[in-house]
Amino acid sequence: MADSEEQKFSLQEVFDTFKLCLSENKEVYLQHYVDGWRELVKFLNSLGSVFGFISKDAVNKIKILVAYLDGENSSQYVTVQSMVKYELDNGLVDLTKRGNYPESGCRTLLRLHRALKWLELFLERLRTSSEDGKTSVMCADAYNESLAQHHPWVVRKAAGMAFCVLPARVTFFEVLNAGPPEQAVAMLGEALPLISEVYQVTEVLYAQHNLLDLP
Ligand SMILES: CCCCCCCC/C=C\CCCCCCCC(=O)N[C@@H](COP(=O)(O)O)[C@H](O)/C=C/CCCCCCCCCCCCC
Repeated sequence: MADSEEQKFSLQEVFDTFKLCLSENKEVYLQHYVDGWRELVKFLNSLGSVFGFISKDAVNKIKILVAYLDGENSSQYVTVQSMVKYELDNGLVDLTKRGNYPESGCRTLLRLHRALKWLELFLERLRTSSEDGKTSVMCADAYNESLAQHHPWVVRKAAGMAFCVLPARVTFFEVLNAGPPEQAVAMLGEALPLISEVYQVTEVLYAQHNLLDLP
C-alpha cells in the first residue's frame, strides 16, 4: 500500500477504535486507546507542518506506550487499569517529582488523557457550531478550558499561534473526509459519548489512585 493511502485519516476509524476501548466491565484497552490517538495524529499531520511540534509530542507519547504494549511485561499493559496496578505495585511511577521513571505508562497516558478532554470539548463545539463558526476559536476555547492549565507559557503561546492557521469550518469538514458536514456532524454525535466515557472512566481511575498530577 502506498504511503499516502496508509496515512489517510478516517473519522470512522476514530469512532471504531474508541468504541472498542471499553471492555464489558469498563476497563480501558490500552491498545485501542493508542490506536485512536494514532488515527487522530494522521489528521493533525494533514493540517500541515505548523502542527508538527504537537504531532511530534503525541507520537513520542504513543511510542512510549507502544513499547510497553510490545515489551516483556506486555500482559500487565492490556488495560489502563492493569497498567496502573502493575506500575504502582512495583514502584514504577514518579509520584511527586521527576526521578527514575520519567516515562512511566501512568504519566505518559495522563498527558494523552488530558488531551482527550481537549478533544471532547473541541469536537462538541465543532458539532454544535454554526456554518460561520471559527475552528480556531473553538480549538483555543477548548484548549484554554483543559490542556492549557497544564502547559507552561511558551507551549501555550506556540499552541495559540498554531490554532490561528486552522482552516475554516467548511474546509475543516472536508479534511475530516466524512462526507458532507451534516454527515460528519452526525458521526461526531455518535463518537462523542464514546470518547467522553473513556475519558470519565480514566479520570475516575486516576483520581482514585491520586494520579491526576503526576510530574
Ligand atoms: C475527529 C477529528 C477532529 C479533530 C482531530 C484533532 C487531532 C488532534 C490530534 C492530536 C492532538 C495532539 C495531542 C497532544 C498531546 C499533548 C500532550 C501534552 O500535553 N504534552 C505536553 C506535556 O508533556 P510533557 O512535557 O509533560 O511530557 C508537551 O509539553 C506538549 C507539547 C506540545 C503542545 C501540545 C498542545 C496541544 C494542543 C491541542 C491539540 C491541537 C490540535 C489542533 C488540531 C485541530
